[in-house]
Amino acid sequence: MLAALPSQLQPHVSRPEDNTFLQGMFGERGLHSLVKIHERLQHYEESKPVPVLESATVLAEESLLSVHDTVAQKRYDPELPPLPEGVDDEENSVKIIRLVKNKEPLGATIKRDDATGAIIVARIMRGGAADRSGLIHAGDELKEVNGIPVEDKKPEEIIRILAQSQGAITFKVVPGVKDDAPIREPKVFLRALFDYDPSKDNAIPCKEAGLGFKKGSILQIMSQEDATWWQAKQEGDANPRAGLIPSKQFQERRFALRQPTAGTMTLPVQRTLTGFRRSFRLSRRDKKTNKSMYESKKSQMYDMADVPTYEEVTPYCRQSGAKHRLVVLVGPTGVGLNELKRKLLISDPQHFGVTIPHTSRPKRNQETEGVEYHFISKHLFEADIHNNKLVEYGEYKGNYYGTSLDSVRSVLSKNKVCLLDVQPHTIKLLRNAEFKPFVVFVKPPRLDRLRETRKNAKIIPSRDDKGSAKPFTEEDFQEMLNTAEMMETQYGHLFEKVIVNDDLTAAFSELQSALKQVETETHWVPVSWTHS
Ligand SMILES: Nc1ncnc2c1ncn2[C@@H]1O[C@H](COP(=O)(O)OP(=O)(O)OP(=O)(O)O)[C@@H](O)[C@H]1O
Repeated sequence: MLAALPSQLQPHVSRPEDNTFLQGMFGERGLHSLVKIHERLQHYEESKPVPVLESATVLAEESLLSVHDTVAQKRYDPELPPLPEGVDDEENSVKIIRLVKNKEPLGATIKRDDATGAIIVARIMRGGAADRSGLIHAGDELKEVNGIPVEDKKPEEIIRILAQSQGAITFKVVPGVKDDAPIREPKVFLRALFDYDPSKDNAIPCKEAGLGFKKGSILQIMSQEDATWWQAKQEGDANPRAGLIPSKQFQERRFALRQPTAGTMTLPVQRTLTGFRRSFRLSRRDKKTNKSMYESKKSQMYDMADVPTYEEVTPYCRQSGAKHRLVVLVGPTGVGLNELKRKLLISDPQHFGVTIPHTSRPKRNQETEGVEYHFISKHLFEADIHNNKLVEYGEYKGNYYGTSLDSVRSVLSKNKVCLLDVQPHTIKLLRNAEFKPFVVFVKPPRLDRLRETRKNAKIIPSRDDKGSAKPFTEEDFQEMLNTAEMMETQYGHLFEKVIVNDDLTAAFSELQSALKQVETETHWVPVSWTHS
């Protein structure tokens, strides 16, 4: 039919060239082959063939890939027209940049220069598409996007144009003044001490460019060039693009503005007795009678240094044979600190140890010096208080009781893990390179679970010298929950591990494995603890 077509068409063709063209086209072998393929394909479409070989799918994929490779190696770049003749020097400084945009944002922010009205690239997010291209820099003046002049446009309008663009975007920019050698900042890692959600932050220049994080997150700081907005990544995140986070100074400033009455919210400090055995931890509950004695001398108002923002951290792994980190347990009265401590001690008495407290009370007959207590005179005790030798101390019925720093050192120097339960305000005193405290907050479960789990549990109620244990009351539960909440609000940033003591066995094994990790694995500690 193809061979016959030219002669059939001849009566309709007037010019001889057209006739030659038609004959050439219909006689072309390639066309004949195509028609044959088409016929075969139609045949197969009707007969619905099944693959002959099992490997047919693989073969088809391989041949498609090889076709793709052949095609992809060819150059398809458009031939750019030559630069127009006679452009003046001004024009020469304009740069045309083409970036291909996929789903990820460009990673750049823009602003309007108040003085000149020009649209300027405000910052380039480290590791983002714009940064990786190496073509756009902070300070560049944006002239056009996809041929649309931006001079009379608001930044929001330009952002809209960019957001709607897909594929290649062409920018016309006037390069800004470059600082030549960019200084490579050292790797800085910070632990976030607060929760941050950029979508709720009205101060951030671009919410989409923000990096959200939770208290305790480790952030790698990519740039601190801007005093207000740093650029950071979540540590270990494979995505190279940095996000904006409030700088330390900025966060401190606005925290101070936001919390003019921070002091009124804080937990009352009781110089009560802690970390001791039950025999005299009794006095700890005796808040009413001893209230004035236990009052803190120190103001609990926030000073600037206390504002929880960020803390510089560094990876740390305890060398075998090196001293253990001090394990500090905190939690509201009755939550189960002693129960957990006791279980740890029983589980491995060679490995765990507790401090022996000091007292100025006279030794009783059945007691031995250095077993129940270190018995010292009132005078000596007062000298120790004066010389800041005590972690915590209190007075009960005219006698002092307390834990000395040396008693902690003594346990640690035996290469044991020292378990210490303290009031949360004491953590600050212990947070240093010597003790490297690992602070565990033990928290009560919900009220219904408290009632359920503590059905048969007993506490030693307040103002009960005999130490006779009584069941928990609703009031005890409520107080436990309230105190836990206040502790978390005020000191949460100091807790490295939070354990809910719901089911005791589960809480215990969670604590055990957390301690194991701290002993054997690399983790983050404040940089200041690793400086010798
Ligand atoms: N998860 C739990 N389930 C049931 N009972 C528990 C649980 N944890 C602790 N208990 C019980 O609660 C009581 C109080 O616990 P514990 O004495 O350890 O509290 P504490 O935090 O040390 O209190 P305090 O600080 O006042 O000494 C004990 O009878 C203990 O056995």
